[in-house]
Amino acid sequence: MYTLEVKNIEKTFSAEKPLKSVNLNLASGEIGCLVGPSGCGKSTLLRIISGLETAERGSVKINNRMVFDKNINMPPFKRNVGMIFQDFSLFSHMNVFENVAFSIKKGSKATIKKKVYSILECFQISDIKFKYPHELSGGQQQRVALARTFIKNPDILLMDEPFSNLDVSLKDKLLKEIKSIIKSYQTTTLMVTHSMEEALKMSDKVGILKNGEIIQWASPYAIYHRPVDKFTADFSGDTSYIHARLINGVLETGLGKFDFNDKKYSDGEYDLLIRPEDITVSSEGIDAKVLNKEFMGAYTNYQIKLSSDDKILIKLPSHLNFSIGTNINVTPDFKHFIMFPSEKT
Ligand SMILES: Nc1ncnc2c1ncn2[C@@H]1O[C@H](COP(=O)(O)OP(=O)(O)OP(=O)(O)O)[C@@H](O)[C@H]1O
Repeated sequence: MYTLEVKNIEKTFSAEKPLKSVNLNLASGEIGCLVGPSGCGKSTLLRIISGLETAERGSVKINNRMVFDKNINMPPFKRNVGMIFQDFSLFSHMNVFENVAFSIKKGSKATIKKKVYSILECFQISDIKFKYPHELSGGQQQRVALARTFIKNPDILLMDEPFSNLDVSLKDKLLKEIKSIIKSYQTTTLMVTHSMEEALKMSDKVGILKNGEIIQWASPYAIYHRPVDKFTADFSGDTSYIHARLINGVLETGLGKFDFNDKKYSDGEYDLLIRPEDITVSSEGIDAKVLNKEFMGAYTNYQIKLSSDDKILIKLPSHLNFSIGTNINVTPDFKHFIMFPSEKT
């Protein structure tokens, strides 16, 4: 059983149709991330799930309760959805305690105080309870926004780019903290982000939204290692493609010939996906020349050229310090082959 079920959602604005047929599911306690190019409809989908926007077609079920279909359009406040926006939307005239307490409509003053104090403790913001939003850092504001949402015990949590206004060093720390809080509450969460890195770190499921549909909805591992197309492969990390020809169970490439018996692929021309970490340097390997390099600290990005003229981006530990123009030998270390029909044929 799923806590969030989105089926065939369709949405048109006057000039365009960002969502054509969107489907996704999240099981209880799962975190899902939606990624895709700017303007592809990620925020619109979150707004449709929360009830702030209405779709033309499709259905949304939350906690096994239909909140939207052709017969029903439950208002946002009845859906029991927590929503966190990029700007956190805290009330500027209320302090932290009041912001968090605002969501509780029932109970005596003492009960409310106890509840709020307990959640402030959990989010490690007790010491700032009398501060106002303008006195808080981005990270503190985010924690307050989360505390305010979690205190309502929502069935699902929707977050629209919650980390995008935070500086890089804080972002990584907060991402880990927020993930652990969400997991400890077991709150089913759907998040929108521009950053694939955030999506891979944060989620159980990643959805790639393109041309109005989710073209792949899968674990971060599957998105990275088994992308359904080049768009997803490129979106989820660095890629290079080399030409490959499959003939009678043998794959011929600029990196060598390999036995290949995957019935999914018929004989023909392909573009073989190479991730930077698929290649290692070894004296026995294939000839290559360093075309370019970029020192990154722990590792160095090299652009190399094979004798087949294929160019590949590889990532090596930075103590392997090759100069531009050097000839090196490389060996592929494929865990599996991912190929797409060649765009040259
Ligand atoms: N209320 C609206 N009226 C008209 N068009 C809208 C409205 N809301 C969104 N759109 C359009 O729908 C498309 C999808 O917008 P949306 O904000 O959902 O995209 P997004 O993927 O979240 O973008 P970004 O990553 O840039 O935030 C955009 O082209 C946008 O201009």
